[in-house]
Amino acid sequence: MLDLRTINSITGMMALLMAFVLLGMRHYYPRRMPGTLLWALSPIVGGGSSLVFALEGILPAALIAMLGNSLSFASAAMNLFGTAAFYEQSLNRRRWLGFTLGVLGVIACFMLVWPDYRVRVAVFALAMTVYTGTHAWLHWRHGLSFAGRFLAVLLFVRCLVLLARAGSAPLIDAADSTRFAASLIQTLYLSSFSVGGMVTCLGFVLLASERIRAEFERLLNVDLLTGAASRRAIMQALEGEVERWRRTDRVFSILLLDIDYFKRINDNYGHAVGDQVLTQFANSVKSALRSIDTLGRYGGEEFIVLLPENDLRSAAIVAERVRLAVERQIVEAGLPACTTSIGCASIADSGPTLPLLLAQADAALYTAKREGRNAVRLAEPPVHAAALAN
Ligand SMILES: Nc1nc2c(ncn2[C@@H]2O[C@H](COP(=O)(O)OP(=O)(O)OP(=O)(O)O)[C@@H](O)[C@H]2O)c(=O)[nH]1
Repeated sequence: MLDLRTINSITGMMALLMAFVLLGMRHYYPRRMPGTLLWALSPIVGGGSSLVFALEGILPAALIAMLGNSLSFASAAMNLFGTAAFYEQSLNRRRWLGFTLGVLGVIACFMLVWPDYRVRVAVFALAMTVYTGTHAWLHWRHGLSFAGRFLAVLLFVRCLVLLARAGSAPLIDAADSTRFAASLIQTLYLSSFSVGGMVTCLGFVLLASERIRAEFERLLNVDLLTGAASRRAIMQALEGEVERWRRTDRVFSILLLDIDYFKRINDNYGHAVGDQVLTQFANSVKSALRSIDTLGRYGGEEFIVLLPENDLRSAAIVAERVRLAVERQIVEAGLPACTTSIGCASIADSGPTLPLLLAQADAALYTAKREGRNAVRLAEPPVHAAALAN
């Protein structure tokens, strides 16, 4: 079994190593990810507490107990508040400060007035359970990913070790025991700070990586200006629908939309206003759709709507609803009104591939434009699709 002083030193060194890793992570990850600075500073403060405890015999015992415990609580608080910030949750700072000062006051009493190590270690371990349990709960409640669940379970296990340490104090310790008096539970307890602390830091790195990945996916799949699906995402969704139609015969339709005379809006009001019109347009279209329909930005001022389980006839009804929603949209002050032309096509009529479907919708859109705009036109069955049917 490792000597407890060695475990204490290992805890301090691991903490500094993990602080280094977390600070490095912060350097390369986006700065606006909240909570990560507190996570990175926490092991430094925790390592400081290990250093203070290592000075037993050099500094007065009371000073070591108060300073070491204060730093341990500060480190736990940084982890907890870092996690709360990461999940954008607010914790009552005053309440936590009051709780911690109260606990430190009790520890001071059992250090200076009625010296008793058993009470001190039990009170410390119970208070740490409150910190660690709240921390575990935050991850369980808000971290729905693998890393969040992993941290919740890890912290819960640390709670069990802390509770075991608190419960064992009256049984295995004497009033004048010290932190480095060897016992199995004390070894487990001190190790939980080193190994547990290190694995917690790894969990933080995982959690931050998951968030970055989610952010990248969002950037790939969402058009940042309008909030519609990106071209990549809508094309993927369309490919998926074509596949599903081939396997299950479940029909779907698309609408191809183009804002009318959008160049004029840009030329007369400027590109920035043009951008706002695009956003307002996308919102109006979405307001006329069902939750299972998807609006995607095909490019520039051209959009696609995917209508699952709609044949051409019902797609035409939706298209007319969309056209009216755009025509009647409540225009924000200072923004010009706009209208849209829409071409509808259905996979059941167009032919078996996405390019054929898009070509059909495009042809219908072209007809709508040619025949005066602000109109809905349906696809005609193409010659080659008709030929395929023969
Ligand atoms: N503000 C803004 N303009 C864009 C964006 N993407 C494309 N455009 C502009 O959209 C305009 C499209 O114009 P055209 O293709 O000539 O079509 P139109 O003026 O809408 O005319 P019709 O489609 O025939 O009714 C061009 O001026 C593009 O510069 C964008 O993201 N923001």
